[in-house]
Amino acid sequence: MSDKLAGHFSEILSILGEDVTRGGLVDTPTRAAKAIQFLTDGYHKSIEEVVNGAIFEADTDEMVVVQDIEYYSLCEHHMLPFIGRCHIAYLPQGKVLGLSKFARIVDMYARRLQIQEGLTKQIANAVQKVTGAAGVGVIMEGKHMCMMMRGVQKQSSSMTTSVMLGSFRESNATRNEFLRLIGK
Ligand SMILES: Nc1nc2c(ncn2[C@@H]2O[C@H](COP(=O)(O)OP(=O)(O)OP(=O)(O)O)[C@@H](O)[C@H]2O)c(=O)[nH]1
Ligand SMILES: [Zn+2]
Repeated sequence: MSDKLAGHFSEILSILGEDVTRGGLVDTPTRAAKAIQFLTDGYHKSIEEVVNGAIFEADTDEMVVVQDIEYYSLCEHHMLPFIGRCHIAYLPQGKVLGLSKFARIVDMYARRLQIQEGLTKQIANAVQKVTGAAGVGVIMEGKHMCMMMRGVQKQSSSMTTSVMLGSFRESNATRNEFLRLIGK
């Protein structure tokens, strides 16, 4: 796959008017191929692989919040980056998820072509599925390069998306506690 991608990147560079034989560009198609494969490697991962069995029995039903998980994704419309932070909360029911796995779940879905709304939902559903929690809340903030570097070229706007499942959807108090804990 890498060689095929590199060939296509070389062709794109030529079409853009570049001399693909000049010194600085000789290895660029190969580097670009590696980079795009890394940025989309979420397609080749599964939730089971990412969680790796790190679900632990724990006698707790109090809210757990993991906040400010940075993410880098690519918008499915322009294949340009959107980047930001993700905050995840859940109400466990006797099972907790290993802390690092929240970031791994975020990365697995972020490293695919996405819209922010869909990314938020996929993360929430995955956390719900692996923890069996009474409720899950996910809030994502993102800045979209397709809106900053091109198009309307607005540098200050950002997008906030949220998905509330179970008790986070049903109870204002639970949702508000989440928002308070992340300082919103
Ligand atoms: N809702 C949502 N929209 C997104 C996201 N990423 C990019 N977009 C938008 O997708 C839309 C695509 O619109 P089109 O009119 O088909 O494409 P375009 O001509 O390149 O649009 P402009 O960006 O307005 O120049 C744009 O409004 C983008 O801002 C996202 O994560 N969520
Ligand atoms: Zn875009």
